[in-house]
Amino acid sequence: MTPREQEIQRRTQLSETRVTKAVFPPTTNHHNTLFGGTALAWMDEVSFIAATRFCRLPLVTVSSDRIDFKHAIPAGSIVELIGRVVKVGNTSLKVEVEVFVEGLYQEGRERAISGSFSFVAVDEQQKPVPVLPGFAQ
Ligand SMILES: CC(=O)SCCNC(=O)CCNC(=O)[C@H](O)C(C)(C)COP(=O)(O)OP(=O)(O)OC[C@H]1O[C@@H](n2cnc3c(N)ncnc32)[C@H](O)[C@@H]1OP(=O)(O)O
Repeated sequence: MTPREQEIQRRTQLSETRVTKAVFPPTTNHHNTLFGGTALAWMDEVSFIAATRFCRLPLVTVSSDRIDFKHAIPAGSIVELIGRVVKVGNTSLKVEVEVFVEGLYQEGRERAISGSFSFVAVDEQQKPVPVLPGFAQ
């Protein structure tokens, strides 16, 4: 494993980001389930935190990949969002986010939503800069 690969492995572990939330009425829709736009905003935030923890540089969102809403998330659930860096380019990072749902009064959980978000590290002029300076590709 090269020094860059070792550093990517180390930072990937350190930057994993988990956020747990209760799904209460302000975040639900007319189906009494979590509003998709709210889920997307939460996923975007978790992915941004994971990417920032990875490189500790100013980042902008460049794209979001396919988002799959596999199961509805009922009001009164607990959700956990997990963001992990899954790809490291020269100036970009890709973060996968999984959203798990669990009942308040039952054991077990299932994956309800997944998707990914890409970020680019930028300087003061908003020009792309390497996410791992000092670890050449
Ligand atoms: C956190 C926030 O809320 S930010 C707000 C929302 N985001 C923004 O406003 C960003 C607006 N976009 C921009 O400023 C520009 O497009 C930038 C800075 C992101 C990229 O500038 P570009 O001149 O296109 O950069 P360039 O073509 O050199 O690509 C830079 C990197 O982005 C990657 N990239 C570019 N477009 C995409 C895309 N659509 N999807 C995934 N990666 C992309 C490139 O592959 C490259 O990655 P690499 O260096 O790891 O190989």
